[in-house]
Amino acid sequence: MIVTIDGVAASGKSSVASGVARALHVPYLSSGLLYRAATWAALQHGLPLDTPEAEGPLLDLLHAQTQAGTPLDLRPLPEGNQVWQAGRDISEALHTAEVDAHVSAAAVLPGLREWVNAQLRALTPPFLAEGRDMGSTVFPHADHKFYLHASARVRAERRVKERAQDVDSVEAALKLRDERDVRQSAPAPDAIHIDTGSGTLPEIIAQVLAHLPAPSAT
Ligand SMILES: Nc1ncnc2c1ncn2[C@@H]1O[C@H](COP(=O)(O)OP(=O)(O)OP(=O)(O)O)[C@@H](O)[C@H]1O
Ligand SMILES: Nc1ccn([C@@H]2O[C@H](COP(=O)(O)O)[C@@H](O)[C@H]2O)c(=O)n1
Repeated sequence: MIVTIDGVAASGKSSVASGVARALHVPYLSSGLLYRAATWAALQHGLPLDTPEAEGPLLDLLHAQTQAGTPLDLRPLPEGNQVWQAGRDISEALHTAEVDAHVSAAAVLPGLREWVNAQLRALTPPFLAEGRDMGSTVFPHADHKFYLHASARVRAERRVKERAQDVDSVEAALKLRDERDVRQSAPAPDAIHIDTGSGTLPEIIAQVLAHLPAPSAT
């Protein structure tokens, strides 16, 4: 079984995916973390990301890291996805305002989208996949699809509890990221839409689970 959970930035995708995945006893995959990891790697190496010409050097870097035996390695652990590189957990460095500000530019590069999608499609179901285009593009034949949304204000108020930033600037940054991501963020036509602003996290997880087959006893 494949379940996709897409939605706008900070709509609760990874929190909901994590809760649902635990209840179903299956892993969940954060596609956004792979886009973030590639962006982080580019920033580390001083590669520009804001032009179509950025694609070649970025793909070369990712390829070189793989060849050197130090690829960006997504680990879909039940307690949360991590990315490791060269024996180091780099996950914390991926959720910064700097990566947030550049990731949308990287994510429009077609070669990077192929790099991410190939890694996800190589995995064997059952799993949940969360991101923007999991249900529309990457796994169009998924068994169940969800699309999460909430007002920018609600999302910003939640995010400031995780980061030392003011709510107005977080809201502005979220709106900007939504605009930049709009191309790959169209919901799959068969996705069930859920407003995560309308309930607590356990309530939203229960709402998703209500649409899914009961978890196996194991
Ligand atoms: N229904 C909810 N009620 C209250 N808080 C929530 C709810 N859903 C998510 N949150 C909180 O909102 C914040 C953002 O959630 P999360 O990181 O899961 O979103 P995301 O869509 O994966 O974000 P991003 O797009 O930036 O990766 C977290 O602090 C999470 O605990
Ligand atoms: N399927 C996806 C997932 C993510 N992106 C891009 O990555 C950014 C970070 O994703 P989060 O889920 O952590 O918010 C996001 O802003 C997109 O630019 C994507 O394009 N497709």
